[in-house]
Amino acid sequence: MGNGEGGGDGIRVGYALPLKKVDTLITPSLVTCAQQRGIHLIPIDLHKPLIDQGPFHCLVHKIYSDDWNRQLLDFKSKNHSVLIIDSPDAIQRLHNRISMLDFVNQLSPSPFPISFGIPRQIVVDDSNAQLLNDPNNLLKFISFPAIAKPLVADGSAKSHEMSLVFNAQALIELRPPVVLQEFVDHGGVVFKVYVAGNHVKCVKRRSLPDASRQLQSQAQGGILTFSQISNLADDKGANCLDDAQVPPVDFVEFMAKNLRQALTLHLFNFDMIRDRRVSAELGIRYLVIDINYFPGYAKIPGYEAMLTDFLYDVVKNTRDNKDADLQHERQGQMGNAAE
Ligand SMILES: O=P(O)(O)O[C@@H]1[C@@H](OP(=O)(O)O)[C@H](OP(=O)(O)O)[C@H](O)[C@H](OP(=O)(O)O)[C@H]1OP(=O)(O)O
Ligand SMILES: Nc1ncnc2c1ncn2[C@@H]1O[C@H](COP(=O)(O)OP(=O)(O)O)[C@@H](O)[C@H]1O
Ligand SMILES: [Mg+2]
Ligand SMILES: [Mg+2]
Repeated sequence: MGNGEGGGDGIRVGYALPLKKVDTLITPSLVTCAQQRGIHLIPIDLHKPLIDQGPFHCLVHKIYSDDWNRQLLDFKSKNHSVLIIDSPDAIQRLHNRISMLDFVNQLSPSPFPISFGIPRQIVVDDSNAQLLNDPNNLLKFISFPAIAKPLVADGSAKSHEMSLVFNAQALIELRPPVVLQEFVDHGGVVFKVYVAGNHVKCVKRRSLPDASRQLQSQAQGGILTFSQISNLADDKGANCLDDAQVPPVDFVEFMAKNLRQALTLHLFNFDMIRDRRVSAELGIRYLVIDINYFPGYAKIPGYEAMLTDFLYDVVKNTRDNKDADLQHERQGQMGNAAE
């Protein structure tokens, strides 16, 4: 056993998180809830080498740096049995708004009378920046209004700065690399689905209103910038929120599992909107518009139990699998000895 591998009583979970996230997530209520299931949440000191810390059964993290990724690799190579949630390579896919969503159209189709997909989108970077001056060509890919999103989604304030673009003239305001995504009318509500392994919760949040004339009139020069609209606390749009029906639980759970398996991630949330353009014959359709690694779980009611159950299950399942492997191995040895 490496020094970092957990032994002894209880389940030891190390967490490596930015201070802001520690403050919001590692609350006394979470610590108590975890302790009641024998889980100890242990802060990892980011000023000291990871390799000198532990022991842990499991390690969760949201630190984005090459140095941290190297430390994780080194730690894992010396502590094989420590579960690292999640792998930096799998997380990396969510740092680019194209790789974050492009696989969604290839997922297993929905077995429910509800379909899913993503909005039409195109990346504009150095290789095709001339598209911004060539709206006729651009219109082959997307239509207006469109949302321009920074290509990189690395958690920085900049990566959340969006613009609603109403016409081709406004395109010159954009700074590539950006993703231009069709704006889809969706009734002003976004559904946020929080996933922690096979534990799933869906909540409603306010979103941009349907691309009305009123919005367009506010857009000077055909462009309107905004940031983290779903976290804004004012109560405009509260009516749409109250009236909106959350998608059926079965469908939400199906989507969560589908995404979890494709991404090979345990801790994430995804934003879904209901496509209001879809006609009655075509039925109900949801579009995935954003996927975030290790989001703000503390905003959902009952998050303490959700995260505790997840950590318990993930460590216990790994232990059970190891015990089964060991038993299998022993039976094999006994079989050999008997021959
Ligand atoms: O801080 P919070 O609670 O607003 O959580 C943010 C998330 O909000 P949500 O839980 O989806 O409402 C937020 O989700 P959105 O991008 O707003 O959909 C991000 O996950 C954000 O992380 P990052 O800055 O993109 O790395 C999350 O920020 P960090 O907590 O990771 O800093
Ligand atoms: N294609 C779209 N059509 C309509 N509204 C959208 C679309 N994409 C994003 N939005 C709105 O913009 C918000 C921010 O976009 P999102 O991709 O979730 O970025 P962030 O990573 O900053 O949360 C969403 O929560 C939703 O309200
Ligand atoms: Mg979002
Ligand atoms: Mg996001």
